[in-house]
Amino acid sequence: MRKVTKYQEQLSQVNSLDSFAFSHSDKDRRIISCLQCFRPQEMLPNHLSRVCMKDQTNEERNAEVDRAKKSMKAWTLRGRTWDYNVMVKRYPDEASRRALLEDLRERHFLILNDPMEAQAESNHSENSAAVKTHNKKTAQPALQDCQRVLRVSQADMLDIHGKLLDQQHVEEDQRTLFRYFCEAILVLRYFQRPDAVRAFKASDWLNKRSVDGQIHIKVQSAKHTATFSLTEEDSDILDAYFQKIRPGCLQDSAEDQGRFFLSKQGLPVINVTSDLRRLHEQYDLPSFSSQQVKRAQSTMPCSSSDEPSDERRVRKQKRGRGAADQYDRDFGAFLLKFPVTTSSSPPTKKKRTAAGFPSDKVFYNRWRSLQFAKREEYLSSQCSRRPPTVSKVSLLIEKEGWTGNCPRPEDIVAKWRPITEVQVESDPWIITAIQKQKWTGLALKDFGSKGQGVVATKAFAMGSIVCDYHGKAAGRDLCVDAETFPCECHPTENTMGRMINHSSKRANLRSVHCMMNFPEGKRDVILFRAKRDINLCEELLFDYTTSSANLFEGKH
Ligand SMILES: C[S@@+](CC[C@H](N)C(=O)[O-])C[C@H]1O[C@@H](n2cnc3c(N)ncnc32)[C@H](O)[C@@H]1O
Repeated sequence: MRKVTKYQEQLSQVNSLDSFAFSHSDKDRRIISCLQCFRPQEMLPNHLSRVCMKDQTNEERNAEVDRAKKSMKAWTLRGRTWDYNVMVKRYPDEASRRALLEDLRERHFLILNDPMEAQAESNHSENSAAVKTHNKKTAQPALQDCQRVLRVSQADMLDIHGKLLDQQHVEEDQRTLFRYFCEAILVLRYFQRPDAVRAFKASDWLNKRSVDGQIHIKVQSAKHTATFSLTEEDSDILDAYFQKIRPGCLQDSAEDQGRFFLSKQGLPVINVTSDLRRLHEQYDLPSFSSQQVKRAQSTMPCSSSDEPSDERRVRKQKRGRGAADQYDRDFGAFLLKFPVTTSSSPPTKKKRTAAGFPSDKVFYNRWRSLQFAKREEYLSSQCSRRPPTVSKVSLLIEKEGWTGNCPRPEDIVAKWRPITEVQVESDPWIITAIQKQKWTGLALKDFGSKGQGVVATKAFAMGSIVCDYHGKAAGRDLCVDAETFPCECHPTENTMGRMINHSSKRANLRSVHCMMNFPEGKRDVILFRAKRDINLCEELLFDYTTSSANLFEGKH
């Protein structure tokens, strides 16, 4: 039972008034709350005559409508404003008060003496006196103003983040909003230019390096080179987009160009500035140009793209203090603190409470169910084309050392389904993908000593066609000319299939020969097919030595 329950009734009344204040259509402007039943009504006179005052006279009802209108006006003028100092006196229990404050903020109430704002102000004021004078002259917003949207939307975004990690359904518009938020993080907190954010590629993300708790990213394209270092917290947010939202945008028919930020149609995001404006609009905040942000950054003596800003520190402090008392969205923060992996142990009560989370088992249980799902996914992915046996799954579990919180081998066996063979030779999408070399869900990653390799940026089901080994396939042995590189038909491209590394033990692809029906006639092609389910971020590998076709007429 949450501590805030006692306020919920109060808030629901407040909430009903909120719809009046924030509605923009003419129809909604007429909404007035009935003071008899405390419910908002589109047509109060009708409602009174039919429901709440059906036995009274017309005059009495008209007087009641006037009273309700006055009450609504008074509420609009004064009732939306809450004074934190008064709240402190009325609600001495800090946990409940903070939960109430969160709710009020979410519902766009105006909070006087808001401690969060005050703290941000005081942190900011140390070094901003000179800046303020300058800003007054030029109407240049302070950095804190430019970054406000990150703070205001944070609770919503943590909520979405938690749902994404929790495998819960997230509405399309919320997914898009989350993408805007990720773009905003890069522009507003790490001061990246919108065109650099647009040029940001999935492979840049895969090649990120973690050093001393900072995640270093290098964005490299023909026009842009940018480097920045994310905090782990921000990196987790972007990773949730990369792993949970982006794969759903990838479409075989759309040319994503390997970009990191994609529209829901799977196309590269064109205008990052517009996305930021939409995020600001969502929170009724004025937006700022990236030049204003840059200027605001340069006038902050202590700000740096590598360090959290003052505002960010406040945000962190706030989360640390209030986390134990907040709603479900804090599960997102819980997961950031205690990431779920197949091998990690659930946080003990001591650790949970030390980190400011509730001591009860609610988050603990949700954490365990997430781990259960991950373990189930892992076990299923380890099963080959043939149905697994109970003993094979038991061995896998034993090898991982899992003594509890994992599926029964019998359940993994029961869930296994054969993948039906796909008739690929006339598949128009595969034909186009070969011709244009536009395979989706693949990105290059640097693997150090073995050079570059190819990584899956979406999950591939067992049996699916991943890409082709591009080149001239000819002759009885189906040799592909591996020396002519780049190939004649794509002289400027580094075709993906040729970048796949070798593994005899961990191969997840097998090569298959197909006679593809191209418009100009049939042609031999070597395709790579997933040997098993391939997870997002997994390196694609095939066994160079047991390939069904001899790919090595020329040496690599
Ligand atoms: C088809 S290319 C793969 C792309 C290559 N890694 C690159 O960066 O261009 C094959 C070459 O990659 C390297 N390679 C592939 N698999 C490897 C492995 N498992 N270990 C080390 N090097 C590997 C070898 O140099 C091989 O000749």
